[in-house]
Amino acid sequence: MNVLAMTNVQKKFGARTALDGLDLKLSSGEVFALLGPNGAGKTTTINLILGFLKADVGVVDVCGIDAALEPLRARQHIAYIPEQVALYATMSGLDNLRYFTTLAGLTLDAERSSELLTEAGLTLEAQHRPAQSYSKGMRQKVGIAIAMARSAKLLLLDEPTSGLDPSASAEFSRVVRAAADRGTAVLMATHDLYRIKELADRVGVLHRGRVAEDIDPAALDHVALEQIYMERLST
Ligand SMILES: Nc1ncnc2c1ncn2[C@@H]1O[C@H](COP(=O)(O)OP(=O)(O)OP(=O)(O)O)[C@@H](O)[C@H]1O
Repeated sequence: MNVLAMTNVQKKFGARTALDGLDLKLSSGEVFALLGPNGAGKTTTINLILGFLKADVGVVDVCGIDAALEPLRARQHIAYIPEQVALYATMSGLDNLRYFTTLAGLTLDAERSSELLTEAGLTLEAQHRPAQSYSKGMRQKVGIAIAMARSAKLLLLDEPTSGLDPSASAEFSRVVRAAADRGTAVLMATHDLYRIKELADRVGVLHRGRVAEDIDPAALDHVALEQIYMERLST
């Protein structure tokens, strides 16, 4: 079964058409990169999956649940990592993880919490520090640990590597790949062609409200990938 199935999705804002017949299917363990320039509809796509927006036409299905009709049930399967993961500033990473997982109805002991954060790449020292001292990459690690604790089937990432230095970005790729290897489906909205090449199993270029290309990045180098992207932008 598809973890995510978007079928003929149309979404307008007034006279502006953001999505125009978008089809997107994602299975367990797959990393899909959604590429598109500013205003292409990436955030709209994510908001539809989360059920924050409803499509004018078409269906958004998450693990067999209609995200527009049952957004709360659909969201139980989803972990969303926004560009800036919001954490309680004065609480440590460890306490943030335990707090957010408690909200999700889970009970994690200190040992398991620390293990999850370590798997997400946060050092033991950092786990005990207040989150206000964290970089963007460290916040994301806590977000990913929360997603793993909840056994989310679908991970949504919005511009995950923008503003990360190359080593944080590589570390992030490693953690996302590990999540995918455990069966999580990953949808990543991004401009980062370099990371895509390393991390994504499939790349879609969002153009005129649809996924215009579905590319296997392994078959292309960065230059060819960039070329396809630029060609799409100019048509
Ligand atoms: N709430 C809204 N009201 C009106 N127009 C909107 C709204 N949300 C999005 N749009 C329009 O829909 C289109 C798609 O926007 P969206 O934010 O999904 O693009 P994006 O690919 O995420 O862009 P960016 O890379 O800048 O974040 C744009 O033309 C945008 O102006």
